[in-house]
Amino acid sequence: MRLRNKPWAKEKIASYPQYVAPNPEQYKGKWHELFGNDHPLHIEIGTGKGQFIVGMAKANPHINYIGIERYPSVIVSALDKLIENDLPNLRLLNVNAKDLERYFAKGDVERIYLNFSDPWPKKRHEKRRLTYKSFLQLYENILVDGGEIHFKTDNQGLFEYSLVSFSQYGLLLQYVSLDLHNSDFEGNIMTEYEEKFSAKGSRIYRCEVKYPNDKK
Ligand SMILES: C[S@@+](CC[C@H](N)C(=O)[O-])C[C@H]1O[C@@H](n2cnc3c(N)ncnc32)[C@H](O)[C@@H]1O
Repeated sequence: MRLRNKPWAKEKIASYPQYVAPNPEQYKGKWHELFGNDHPLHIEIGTGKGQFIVGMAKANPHINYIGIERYPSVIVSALDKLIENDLPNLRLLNVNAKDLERYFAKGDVERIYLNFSDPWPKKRHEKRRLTYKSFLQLYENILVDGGEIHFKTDNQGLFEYSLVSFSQYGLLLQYVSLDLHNSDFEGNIMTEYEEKFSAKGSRIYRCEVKYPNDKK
């Protein structure tokens, strides 16, 4: 893949261990030790170049954030933003979301953000969608009881698929917008993709779902 194995990006990430945790396994079950407080932890999966998570961390200093992105050549842009802003409540992880349970214990995370996740439109790639049932199980294994997923996308097919997937898994729909930028939702922080697609006139879909407290 074009984005993989960029030595310059890996070197830059390695030179900022205070921002991109080099051995995140050590914080499993005790992320509060890294942040030095007991504030709630929200994570974004597929953080890309980091505009959303940096904006959220600036706007909400009493919430801890972790941006997760698998490609070094992409996460370095998020790292640049974090270096510039030096936010004590934001850290980055250069890992693949399929390995989340290596880094987070049940109850570590209160909320997961999925923004403009890759749609993988072919049916044979369904399992790669970050809202596929096996990912919903993975998220359940790291979230608090009653934890939330907040999801935004420009892709109508992925949005409809995800609503069905959430519902079939037993998640509770708390909020839905079929046109976020023309809705009454306040405090939206745009991602890079959101800016790009909305500038082209695309409609943005958004929902919030919650795991029931008494599931299982
Ligand atoms: C379409 S981009 C959207 C980026 C950003 N969220 C935005 O809205 O601007 C999706 C990002 O998710 C990342 N990604 C996809 N699958 C991932 C996974 N399993 N683990 C970590 N990152 C992933 C991709 O590398 C890519 O940077």
